[in-house]
Amino acid sequence: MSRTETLSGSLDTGVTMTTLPNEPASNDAEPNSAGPNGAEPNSPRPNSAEPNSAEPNGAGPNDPDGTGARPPARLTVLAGPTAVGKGTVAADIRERFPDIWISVSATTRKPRPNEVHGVHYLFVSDAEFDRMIEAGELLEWAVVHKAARYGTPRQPVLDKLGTGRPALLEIDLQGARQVRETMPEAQFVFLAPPSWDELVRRLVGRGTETAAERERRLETAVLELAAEKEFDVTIVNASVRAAADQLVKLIRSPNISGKS
Ligand SMILES: Nc1nc2c(ncn2[C@@H]2O[C@H](COP(=O)(O)OP(=O)(O)O)[C@@H](O)[C@H]2O)c(=O)[nH]1
Ligand SMILES: Nc1ncnc2c1ncn2[C@@H]1O[C@H](COP(=O)(O)OP(=O)(O)O)[C@@H](O)[C@H]1O
Repeated sequence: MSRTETLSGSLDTGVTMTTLPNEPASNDAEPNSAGPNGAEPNSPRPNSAEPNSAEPNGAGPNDPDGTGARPPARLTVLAGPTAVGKGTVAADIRERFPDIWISVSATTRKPRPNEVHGVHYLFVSDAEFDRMIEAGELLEWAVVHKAARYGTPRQPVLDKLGTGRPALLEIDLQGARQVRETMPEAQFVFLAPPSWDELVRRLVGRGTETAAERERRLETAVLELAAEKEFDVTIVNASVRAAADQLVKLIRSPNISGKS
């Protein structure tokens, strides 16, 4: 991944450390001194020196035999801290841009009341997840929030890319790093919150975690925010629609960083 201009991580984005209301600090690391930032909400920040270069699609050979056959589409990986709005942005894309295929992950976590097997996740047992790993069926997998295992079924991704359909993975940082190892031609997009306080507000407002679980997720979020600079582009999720529009543009663009 070429990156000569570093935007010095999410902690330059105005992301400030705070604690949950009425709760003790979960982490005594102080990665951020919260200076003002120059980031404009709702405009993607390239974390790469040459975004949107006119290179052809790097996901595979670009019409090597001159037949005009469509090359495989590009894979886009979206990651970001807990509660930044990854799922919300992905859902907006699913609704408004049905041509973009969004991978359905396997997970050992229990379904929430509104979640449907095969739509939101493939809810599998520990034994089935073990089998999928053993069989090499997962492109990547990770234990997320020290709570459950999540993984991307490999074959559907390859199939979709092979038919020229752009594909999106919404996964955690550990998974994104694995995909970067195995599919470096993918583009990696970091979804950042407008501020740390807003991230905490979203996590609390979602109301799906206990206080202890929120605390644990925020500890992870500190580490995840520090990884922004590993990504090609950052989108600040100030507005769901604007963030989704920006992401779709990237997903459909043939290349953002001259990768091949
Ligand atoms: N590595 C990896 N992470 C995933 C995958 N699917 C979802 N995740 C991540 O797992 C985390 C927890 O997801 P979820 O249980 O739906 O909770 P929520 O996103 O916090 O509402 C999120 O950070 C997702 O990005 C996957 O296939 N692989
Ligand atoms: N741009 C936004 N502005 C305000 N609230 C948002 C925005 N994006 C997401 N949210 C809210 O933040 C909470 C967390 O979003 P979610 O998609 O569950 O995060 P993630 O999948 O990253 O964990 C949800 O309650 C969601 O409605």
